[in-house]
Amino acid sequence: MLELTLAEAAYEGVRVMQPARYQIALDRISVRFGGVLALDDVSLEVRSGERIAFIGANGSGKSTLLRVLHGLQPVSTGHVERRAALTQAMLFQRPAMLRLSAAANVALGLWLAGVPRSQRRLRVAEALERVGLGAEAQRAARALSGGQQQRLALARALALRPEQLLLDEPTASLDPSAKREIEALIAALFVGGGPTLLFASHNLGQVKRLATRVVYLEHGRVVADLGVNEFFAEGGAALPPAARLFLKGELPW
Ligand SMILES: Nc1ncnc2c1ncn2[C@@H]1O[C@H](COP(=O)(O)OP(=O)(O)OP(=O)(O)O)[C@@H](O)[C@H]1O
Repeated sequence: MLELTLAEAAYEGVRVMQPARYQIALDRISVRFGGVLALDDVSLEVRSGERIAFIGANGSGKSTLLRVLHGLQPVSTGHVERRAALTQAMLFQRPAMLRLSAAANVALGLWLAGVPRSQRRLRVAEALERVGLGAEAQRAARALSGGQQQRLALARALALRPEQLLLDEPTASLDPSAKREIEALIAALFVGGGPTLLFASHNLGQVKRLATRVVYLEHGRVVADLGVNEFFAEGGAALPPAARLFLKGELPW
């Protein structure tokens, strides 16, 4: 095969494809709902393998930002660039299950994603096993407990084998033991690799345990975007004053 250095290729007039540096890049985006500016001039790059926590007070724009990143929410201004064929799956605070068995709910997600029938059964079984619901496959999804339904939602997401997993406060509505179960399942995804993770959370312990990078939002603006250790170092000494107060619990969540 003919190999050229970049300089040689440029000289020869050959277009050289560079590997994508990011999965998604937001360039100065804003989202407006009527009179509310939910996101205000946000620029952000999501790179492969990162685990980014979005934190901030209620209404600061975390869910809206996740929805923009997932492509569910159009932007009012600015530009969104997305790597071609990026596979994403999103989990919400309260999972929506259809009136079908647990297995059928997972299978439906695969069908919608265009996964061939021949692969669906195995993928469903694998995903349910992974979240500890193998024995519940034929039970009605809506009859499962809140924690089990959230595990089922995680199975539905994982069955898609996403490169990027988005979680919008996935443990917020669960009791403490179900919270721990879900978090442990999520943490287990990253042993030896795992998808890129983008998650909104009000639980700072969870953020420290799961994230590699933390983005702090205030009134729809990104006011801090740091590696997790730097973010929490010395009580948030590197942060703007409001973010420091937030860490101390002195701002409303
Ligand atoms: N569909 C919508 N229509 C109108 N306003 C909206 C809509 N979605 C969000 N907003 C508003 O946009 C702002 C940001 O909301 P968003 O849900 O993104 O914040 P959040 O940080 O996720 O909040 P929380 O922590 O309470 O989940 C809020 O003022 C909210 O009321």
